[in-house]
Amino acid sequence: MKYILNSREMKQCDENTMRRRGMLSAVLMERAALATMQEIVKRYPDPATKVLVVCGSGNNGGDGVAVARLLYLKGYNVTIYFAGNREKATEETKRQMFIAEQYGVEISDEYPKDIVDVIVDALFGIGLSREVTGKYAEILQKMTEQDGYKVAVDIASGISADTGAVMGTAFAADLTVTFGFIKAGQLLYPGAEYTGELKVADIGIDEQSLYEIKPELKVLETSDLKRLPRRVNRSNKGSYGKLLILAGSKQMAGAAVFAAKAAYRMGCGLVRVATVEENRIILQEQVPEAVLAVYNNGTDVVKFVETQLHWADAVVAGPGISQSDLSERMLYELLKRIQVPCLCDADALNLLSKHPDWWKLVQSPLVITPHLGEMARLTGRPITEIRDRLVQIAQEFAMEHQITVVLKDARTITAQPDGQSYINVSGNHGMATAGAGDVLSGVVGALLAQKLDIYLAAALGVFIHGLAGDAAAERVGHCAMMASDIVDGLMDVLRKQEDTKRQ
Ligand SMILES: NC(=O)C1=CN([C@@H]2O[C@H](COP(=O)(O)OP(=O)(O)OC[C@H]3O[C@@H](n4cnc5c(N)ncnc54)[C@H](O)[C@@H]3O)[C@@H](O)[C@H]2O)[C@@H](O)CC1
Ligand SMILES: [K+]
Repeated sequence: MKYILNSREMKQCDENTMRRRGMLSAVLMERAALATMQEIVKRYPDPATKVLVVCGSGNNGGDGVAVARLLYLKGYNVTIYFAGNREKATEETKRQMFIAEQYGVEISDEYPKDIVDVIVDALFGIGLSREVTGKYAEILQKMTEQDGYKVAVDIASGISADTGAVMGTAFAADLTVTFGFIKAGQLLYPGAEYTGELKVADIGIDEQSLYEIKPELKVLETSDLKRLPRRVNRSNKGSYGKLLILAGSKQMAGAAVFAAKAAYRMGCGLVRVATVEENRIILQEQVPEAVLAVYNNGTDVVKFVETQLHWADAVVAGPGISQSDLSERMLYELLKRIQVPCLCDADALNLLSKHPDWWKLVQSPLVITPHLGEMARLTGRPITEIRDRLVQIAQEFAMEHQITVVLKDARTITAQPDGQSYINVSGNHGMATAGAGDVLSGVVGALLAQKLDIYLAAALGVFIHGLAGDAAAERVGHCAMMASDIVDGLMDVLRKQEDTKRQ
């Protein structure tokens, strides 16, 4: 697990490193510049390389001036364009400009006309505080349109470090060298697209510099797979949890099939599918490993729900259940009685958005897995707003309802009720296909049934689901990928993890 910082947290971390750990600002800046220079030299080892460094008045500009000096001392053909206001420059930046001039580097106040090989963007860093307009917008435009390899210092100028939003105009980098921690805006879209390749340089700011800061965002890594439920030799199917899946309707058997298959692939000991009578044959054919509990309009819903809940260690409710009267009754009676962890997806969420009072019914830990459209219905906010404020909206909803919210998008956010969230970086656009969400329900459901901590079950489930999609992409490519390939991808991911553990 790694922390991802927003600008406020990062500034506090810089402060802590200087004030509380005694590190000097100039040393941090020198290390930041050194790391950036080294990344450039790695890619462009020939000192005949022409480099333009565009600097602003803030400390990001100071980093840029220092990068230029270090390249100059290696014999590179460097020009600094100082786009900021010299008088208003920070003390550190003024000092860097003085040093650069003493070393013989020229600083120009005009945008140079020459063609260059590398353009270094040190206009704004994490101190960007408003929309970029006028002269600065023109400069960013020019830098982006100009030919040459594009390197951003700390963060692409114009990208919000907090949300990844383009603040008017932004620099589109091929490479970003960031310092200490990844910033949220480098993982969230559209910022991720402007970041290019991302290198995190160690400049002496690390987790110890956090002190009492509890970052709001975290990201899981492959090393976190070791947190999966342990399997032991002396065990039986009862040891790995019993998952009840309320899924499928007359026209939609597939949702139940994918969720059940994914749950079994994720190691669940026993899966029982509660579905409509009409799905009996297809489920028995497609997932013979699953136990079936079928219902119809004549079923005593209360008795049915009580029997199933008595058996289950965890429940997945919603994939493909439709919004029929029968599904509505089934969900209502289930939410009223449930005492084990529960995941609600798809039509269960659509029903919940019709009955906001139902939240109060649920006494057990709840995970919801809405996509943007479902989240729009749940919150009554437009999809565009949800997309722009992905983390905040997921967090607000999780805190308000004291539940875990998995808000599905290209970067899925798993928000915990305590205000912390995971941002997921696995997966690919091939997974934008029917049934992928049902697979996710099954994966997370299986982890809940295996008694993994609820937040971890949700975040790790999302991460593994993405990895399974990446494995599927290797096998079948992006365009041809179907939900069943993601289920198969789970085999690759878990098998690889078992091999790693054995080594
Ligand atoms: N000790 C430190 O604090 C360190 C800071 N470092 C660098 O310092 C950067 C942060 O520096 P600063 O906080 O000085 O901020 P920035 O250099 O990111 O820029 C802030 C300056 O730009 C102005 N500004 C903000 N948005 C604007 C807009 N839309 N249009 C026009 N002007 C705008 C602000 O008024 C301010 O003068 C980091 O990104 C990093 O590159 C690194 O050197 C590492 C150590
Ligand atoms: K920058």
